[in-house]
Amino acid sequence: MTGSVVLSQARQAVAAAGRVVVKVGSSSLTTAEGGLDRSRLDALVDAVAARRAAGGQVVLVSSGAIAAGLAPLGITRRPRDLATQQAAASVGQLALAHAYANSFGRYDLTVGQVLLTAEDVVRRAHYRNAQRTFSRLLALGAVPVVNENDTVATAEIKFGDNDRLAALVAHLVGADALLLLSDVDSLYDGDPRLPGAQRVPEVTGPSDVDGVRAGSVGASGLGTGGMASKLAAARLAASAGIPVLLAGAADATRALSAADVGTAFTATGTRLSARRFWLGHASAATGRLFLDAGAVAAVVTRRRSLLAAGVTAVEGAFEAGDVVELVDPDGAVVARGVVAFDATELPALIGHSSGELPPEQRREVVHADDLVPLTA
Ligand SMILES: Nc1ncnc2c1ncn2[C@@H]1O[C@H](COP(=O)(O)OP(=O)(O)O)[C@@H](O)[C@H]1O
Ligand SMILES: N[C@@H](CCC(=O)OP(=O)(O)O)C(=O)O
Repeated sequence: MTGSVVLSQARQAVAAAGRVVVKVGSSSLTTAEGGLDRSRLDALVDAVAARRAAGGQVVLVSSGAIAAGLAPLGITRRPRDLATQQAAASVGQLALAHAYANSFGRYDLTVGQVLLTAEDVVRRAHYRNAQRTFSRLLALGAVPVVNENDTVATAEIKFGDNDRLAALVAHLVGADALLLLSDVDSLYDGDPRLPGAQRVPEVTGPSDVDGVRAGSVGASGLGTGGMASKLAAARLAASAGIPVLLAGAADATRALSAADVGTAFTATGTRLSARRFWLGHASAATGRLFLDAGAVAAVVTRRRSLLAAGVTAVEGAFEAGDVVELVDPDGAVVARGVVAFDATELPALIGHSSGELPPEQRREVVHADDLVPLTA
């Protein structure tokens, strides 16, 4: 269970982080009437600038483009169709970038806008390119302000929500911590709009959120994914070795100073190499391999390669070198890896031990070096 030593470690990691990713949601930047709330944006920038003045590096992942574009276009409610959302984002992103440039300008800080689509992290070459851009922006002293490139992202290539984007960016830039800021001051064990919900101050492992009900629709109607997407993103980052603090945007300064605000997620996993993180969490899988119980134990617990003998079925139209999901007998995805055979070749091999296979096919189906168990 939660101990005070663990509590201080997770919060202090955020406070002491040399490089921190700060994500802020739409509901924390916009007014009820629509349009940007300059005073709340300035307050956030004050907190980030203070961290910069103390020698820290900050990458800001900011939502709000769609919300900020509604009022200028005379739209009164968040649109449901992609085309109108993209039109709103096109107008709103410009306003957002302008507002950040002005606000950081009060501190003589320069901002660099980085708009990403899922393609930019799914394709390995793009991932490395994005890494280089962030690294150079930070080295030059700029504050990268990141959002999804909503105007060109189609339904198929959308991250879906900026919480997940922030977790991916945190790993991509090698951040020491991730701060997720929202209109709610912490994670609660149930929807805080309902009576009796209790704050969850610490999450040290998956069992701490067993009973938590995190809704997928926020109170403001402006954001995407609600608390459910924040929880998933926090667990994703924590499982990849990055401590996370989820807090209210109004508490940004205190959240960056180890105060007892929000919900702190202890890093549960070891930090993966960029390649293994990409493989486990950012790549697009093109097929699925179904494993028997023995193969699951070998791959997940003993970290061995996957052999044809432990595969019971194959799904998808993949080629050797593609990323596939490995599925246990209960249907849960337990790992991802780079498959060494085409989908057309595998059905004849599965269930057979290596000795039964022709020499040219006696190789691992997924090599241990190309395989990432998903344990979070
Ligand atoms: N278990 C929970 N704990 C905290 N907030 C929750 C929970 N379940 C649902 N919510 C709602 O999630 C909202 C935050 O999600 P959202 O509006 O998408 O935020 P953002 O715009 O900051 O990304 C909160 O306002 C809260 O009403
Ligand atoms: N890219 C979108 C934000 C999507 C999103 O996840 O929003 P939020 O839940 O407010 O973080 C925008 O800028 O409007």
